Amino acid sequence: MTTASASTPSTTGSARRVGEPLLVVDRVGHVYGTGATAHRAIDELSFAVEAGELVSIVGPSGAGKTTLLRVLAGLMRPTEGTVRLSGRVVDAVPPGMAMVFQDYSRSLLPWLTVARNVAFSLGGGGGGRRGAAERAGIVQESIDAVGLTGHEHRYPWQLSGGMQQRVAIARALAYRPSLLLMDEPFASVDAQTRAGLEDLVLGIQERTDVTILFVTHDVDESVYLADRVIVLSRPPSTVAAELHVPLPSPRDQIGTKELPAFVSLRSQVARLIQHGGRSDGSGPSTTSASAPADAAPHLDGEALR
Ligand SMILES: Nc1ncnc2c1ncn2[C@@H]1O[C@H](COP(=O)(O)OP(=O)(O)OP(=O)(O)O)[C@@H](O)[C@H]1O
Repeated sequence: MTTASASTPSTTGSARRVGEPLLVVDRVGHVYGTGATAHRAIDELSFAVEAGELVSIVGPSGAGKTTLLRVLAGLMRPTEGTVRLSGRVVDAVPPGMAMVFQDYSRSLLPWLTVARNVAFSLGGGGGGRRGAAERAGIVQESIDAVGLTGHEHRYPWQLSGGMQQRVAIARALAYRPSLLLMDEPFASVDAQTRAGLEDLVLGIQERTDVTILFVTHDVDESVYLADRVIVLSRPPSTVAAELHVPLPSPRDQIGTKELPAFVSLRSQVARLIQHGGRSDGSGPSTTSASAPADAAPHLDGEALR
């Protein structure tokens, strides 16, 4: 994984089985603390992400989204269950994973230029074995991919918030991750900048086919970006619903959001969150835009698995 600093890759377990999704989250639970102060944040969370998918995760406040991402990133071991990336159990920060955080101002190094911030992710892992010319090429390609050509020698503090977040995305891309985790990456920028960054992510995903797991509080964003939306329940959270997003590509900030399918899905996700993601207790459910919007809180008869 890459964030602000390179880490030592470490995985155990067998290689990915034929047909196994890129990421498998298998009955993952996590309890903070022990004894009287123990707090269960997540409970038996299971889902899978196929290579090339863009999956967004939403849920009520405090549902454990950040806890889940910490576990997926190998920053924290779950107290129950397992996470497998490319068939290997994640028990430390895995290679092939990059993360983009909400707080770009703390994830970029202010004393390094844009190019050097991006190059930073190549300092360890597979990047360490590359020659200088190849590294420079990857850095430039990543900067170009986020539309920052010409800003290579500027410092983060000379850039707008949206541009700084583009640098953070470029750094993650330079690592050439198989899985990109994004933790509310656009929560700190204005609406117009956010829309531009959303389209940037869609464009990158289309061009590179990188698999993206995108955590957001924003219902519109969760639907607009995703192939699939996973809704978490109230804590201790489980997967309350998975909604497939059959919206056409390329997506458009105005046209896509006017589509009846988009409006229906947005309503379903919003209702699920409002109701704490709880269905009738029969477990996780799945639906798509073809399901009636008002069926979302109950999801009767749409059992997922
Ligand atoms: N290090 C910790 N020690 C103890 N409890 C924690 C810790 N980190 C998080 N929690 C608790 O776990 C629960 C889930 O927190 P988490 O930050 O994962 O949720 P979230 O869905 O990301 O929240 P939000 O929607 O507010 O961003 C919360 O009740 C939180 O107080």
